[in-house]
Amino acid sequence: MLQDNCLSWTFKKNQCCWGKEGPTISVPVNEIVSVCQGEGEKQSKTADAPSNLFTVYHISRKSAQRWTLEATTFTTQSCQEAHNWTQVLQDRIQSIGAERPRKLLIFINPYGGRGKATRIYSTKICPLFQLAGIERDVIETTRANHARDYIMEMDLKEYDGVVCVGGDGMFSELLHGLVKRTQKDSGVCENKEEATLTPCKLRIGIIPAGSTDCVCFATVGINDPVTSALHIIIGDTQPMDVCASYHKGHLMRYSVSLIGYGFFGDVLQESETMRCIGPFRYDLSGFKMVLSNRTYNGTVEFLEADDSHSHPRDNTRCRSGCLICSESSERLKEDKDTDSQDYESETWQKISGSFVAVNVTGMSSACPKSQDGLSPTAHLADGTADLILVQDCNMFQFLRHLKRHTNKKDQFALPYVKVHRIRAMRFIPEKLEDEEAARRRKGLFSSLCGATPETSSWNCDGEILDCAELSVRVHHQLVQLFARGIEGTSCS
Ligand SMILES: Nc1ncnc2c1ncn2[C@@H]1O[C@H](COP(=O)(O)OP(=O)(O)OP(=O)(O)O)[C@@H](O)[C@H]1O
Repeated sequence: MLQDNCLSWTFKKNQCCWGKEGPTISVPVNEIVSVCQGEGEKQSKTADAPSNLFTVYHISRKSAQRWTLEATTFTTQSCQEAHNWTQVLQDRIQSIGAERPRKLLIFINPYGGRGKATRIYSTKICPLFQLAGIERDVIETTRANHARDYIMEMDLKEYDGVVCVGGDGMFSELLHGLVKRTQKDSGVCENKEEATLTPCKLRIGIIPAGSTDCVCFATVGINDPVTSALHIIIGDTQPMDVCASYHKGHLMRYSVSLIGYGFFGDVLQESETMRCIGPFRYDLSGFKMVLSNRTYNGTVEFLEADDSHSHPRDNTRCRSGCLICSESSERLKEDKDTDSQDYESETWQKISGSFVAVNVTGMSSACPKSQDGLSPTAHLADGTADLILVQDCNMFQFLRHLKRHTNKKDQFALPYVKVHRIRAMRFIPEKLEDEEAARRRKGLFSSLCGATPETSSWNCDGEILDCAELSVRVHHQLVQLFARGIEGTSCS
């Protein structure tokens, strides 16, 4: 039965349970990938012979977030009836599937995730795109920044989206390529902090195949290549805020998740010296940095977001169809109309002191190791980011804060941790009088792990920014992903 854009059917009586009808299944037409006359795989072999069967390929939910493709074959009274059903369903998909991509530009990092990206694409993803009738231009990258440069230079008019098969590093290449290309095409100067950046039209798809796939996890809820491919096929759209980081009037990088100074900057910096040991280097350098218990002096200035809509400790979650994110579009449009982009004339709050970590996160930054992430209530697309300040504390206190990222306890309910929902921030480091003062500040572990340097560096979505002074602005819904946000309830 086809009703209200939903296809429903009841399975025939099950021979084992005599007299009982089988289960009834309902699939929204939007979640049908394709329909063909005939019996699934055998369809091609019997293409010439008319069949009274037709097969519907549709999304099926295996667990809360995991999607798979399922094929259901229906028997009709006649070949004509099977043909009619196929035609009606195809037309229906066509009429409601305006958001579905027709042609994609796909970049595969052959070295991503220990070299499994190419195989994942050819065995799992390409057949799905083929089935959905999506045209594909596929490029295997030959160097770092290959995808970014290609997007910056080539004609992209024929594409409905760009897709990366790789990890967060590849996503970042697509992000930079698209944002930079869009600003270039629309004549916007990226180096001006106050510039209103032009939103990108092309959507980004992520097929997770890296060693770190945090952006995928935080927007889909699972790192599963097939689930992500199905979101792309049905044309799901998730807008996303982008943070731009500037140093002394120059754009440094764009990012969507963590911008971290102090602990996370040092962990990344340290891990670069251990590349040969693979992803375990992050655990090892993290351990070393906890022992080092470094603190850095400076001043954080920030523009707090209006807390009447949401705040970092309201115990909600940004989920599919998030109202806070969708209502923010209207609200921020009004703000733009009233020219309130002049951030400098607004009142900035200021906190000076000694920090173990200064973190800005544009989204929850959830990942498989920390299911709720750095800031569990952060929103993907509301024009804000969360500023988390861990002030001077000892190693055990900091460990306590870190541990709470992996259990249900509130990581902000500690006297030395502060969190603010912000629209912009800047950090001004304070130079210590002398190196000796820095060394004296820490005890035994610190001397074992090396002296505290005067300043740390920033970890910007896994890239090191070699500077301490930084300002960050959140750009509302600058890009769109082929995703729908994590499905589930918005209450924690
Ligand atoms: N052909 C290539 N050769 C070398 N580097 C590449 C190539 N293609 C992409 N890269 C770079 O490799 C980096 C890591 O890629 P990616 O994020 O896909 O994998 P990953 O396994 O998650 O890696 P990592 O954990 O090191 O970030 C990216 O920053 C990208 O710029």
